[in-house]
Amino acid sequence: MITLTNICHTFSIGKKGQERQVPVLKDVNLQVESGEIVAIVGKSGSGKSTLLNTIAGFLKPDEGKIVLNHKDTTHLSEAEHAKFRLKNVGFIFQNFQLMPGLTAFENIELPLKIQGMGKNARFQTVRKIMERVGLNEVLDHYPNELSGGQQQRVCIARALVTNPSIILADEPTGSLDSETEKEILELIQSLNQSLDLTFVIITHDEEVANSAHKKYRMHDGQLQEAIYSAV
Ligand SMILES: Nc1ncnc2c1ncn2[C@@H]1O[C@H](COP(=O)(O)OP(=O)(O)OP(=O)(O)O)[C@@H](O)[C@H]1O
Repeated sequence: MITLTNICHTFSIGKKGQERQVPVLKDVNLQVESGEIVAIVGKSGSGKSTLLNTIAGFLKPDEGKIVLNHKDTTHLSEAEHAKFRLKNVGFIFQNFQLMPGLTAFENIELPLKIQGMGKNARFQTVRKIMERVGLNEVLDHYPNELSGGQQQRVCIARALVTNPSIILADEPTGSLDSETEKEILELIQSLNQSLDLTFVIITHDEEVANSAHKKYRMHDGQLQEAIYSAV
C-alpha cells in the first residue's frame, strides 16, 4: 500500500551564500500494508512531519522511491500529484484546518466540489459520512461553534469523503483532552476496520502509538525498530 525505499531529504538552511545542509531523512525505508495503522513517534525535530510531507508528495525526496497504491509517485509533477492525492489520500491535522467561513457540511463537501461531483450526489455522500462519524446534529454549525472533538470529526469526514484508501494524520489528537482523544482513537480504529483504510499517524502520544498495529521511532533521520502492539 505504501512502500518507501531509501528515502533521503536534505534541507538547505540559512542566508543565501551561507547555507547549511541539514539532512533530515537518511535512507528511510517503510512498508505499510493495506488496512494497517502505523504510528510514527520520535522527538520534536526528528523529521516526522518531513516524512509525512514526503509521502504526501508535498516534498520531493532527494533520493529514493515512493510507491502508493501500486503507483510510483516519486517523480509525479505537482499537478499529477494533486490529482493522485484527491483520489487516494486523505489528511487529518492536529489543528483541523477547517475553513472558518464554511459550515461543517460545507467543509466536508469541499473536496467533492473540487472533484466536480453534482449537487445531489454531494448531498447524499456528505450526509452519509456525517452520520458515520457522528456529526448529524451539527451539519449547519461553523467551526467556531463546534467542540475540538467535533472539529476533528469534521476533519476526519472531510478526509474520508472522497473515498481514499490512505489516511495521513499529523498529531490527530494533539489538541484534544484525554476523553475526546479516546473517542477519536476509537473512531479511527472503527473506520480502519469497516473501510479497510490504511493509516499513517504521527504522534507524541504513547497511547495513540500503542493503539496502532505497528509503531516506528524516527531517530536521527531514520526509522527504527517496529514494536508490535496489542491491537
Ligand atoms: N521547510 C523547511 N526548511 C528548512 N528546514 C526545515 C523545514 N521543515 C523542517 N525543517 C527542519 O527539519 C527538521 C525536522 O523537522 P520536522 O518538522 O519534520 O520534525 P518533527 O519530527 O515533525 O517535529 P515536531 O514533532 O516538533 O513536529 C527540523 O530540524 C526542522 O527545523
